[in-house]
Amino acid sequence: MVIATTGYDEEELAQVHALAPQIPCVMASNMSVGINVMLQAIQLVANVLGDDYDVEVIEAHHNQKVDSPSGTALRMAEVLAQTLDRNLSEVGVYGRHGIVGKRTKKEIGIHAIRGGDLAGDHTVLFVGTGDRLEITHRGQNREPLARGAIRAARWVMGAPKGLHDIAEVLF
Ligand SMILES: NC(=O)C1=CN([C@@H]2O[C@H](COP(=O)(O)OP(=O)(O)OC[C@H]3O[C@@H](n4cnc5c(N)ncnc54)[C@H](OP(=O)(O)O)[C@@H]3O)[C@@H](O)[C@H]2O)C=CC1
Ligand SMILES: O=C(O)C1=N[C@H](C(=O)O)C[C@H](O)C1
Repeated sequence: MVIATTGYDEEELAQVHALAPQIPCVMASNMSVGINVMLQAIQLVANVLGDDYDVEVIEAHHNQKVDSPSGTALRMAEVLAQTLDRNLSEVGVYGRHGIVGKRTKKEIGIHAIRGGDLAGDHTVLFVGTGDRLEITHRGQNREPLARGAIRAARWVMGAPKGLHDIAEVLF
């Protein structure tokens, strides 16, 4: 089975994890090679910069998307939190509105933009004092996502039972 859908709640994810050991299964919020390379890149950068830089994730998608933030942005935030030894459920800040107070050192901001036919852009900002590093992936269309999903479907037919990461398929 290949699961590419995003927006699952905790209970639905728990069901996937409970059932996955019975069959070969690949699950990923983003099937493209580009995004999965970016996931590795942000891990590397976060490891080097550590707590010295503020980390924010920004995603932009088409106006038909129903879940927010994107599964990919959430995955990026999870990877960043894990790398920086933080708990996303404690440090994740989903948009800001009103007198929210100064930014805390460890929070990870996650922001969603919606409009037109955007195929999907993701940026991670590492903002320091005096400089910033921005890593961006821009989807021009959905082909890379579809290609990754087809590779996953072919790969999963010969895979052992259990839940596999898309990195096992692509790299
Ligand atoms: N992992 C990845 O690489 C990618 C993931 N996605 C994710 O895939 C999902 C779908 O996105 P997208 O294709 O744009 O959405 P669409 O709205 O275009 O398509 C959703 C489809 O799912 C069907 N559907 C909705 N609810 C159910 C249900 N309960 N049971 C069965 N079918 C259902 C809809 O049927 P109907 O029209 O009849 O309502 C529709 O055909 C999103 O979660 C998105 O984030 C998207 C692209 C890449
Ligand atoms: O809904 C979409 O279009 C996409 N959804 C996935 C997500 O939520 O991350 C993957 C990709 O960004 C396109």
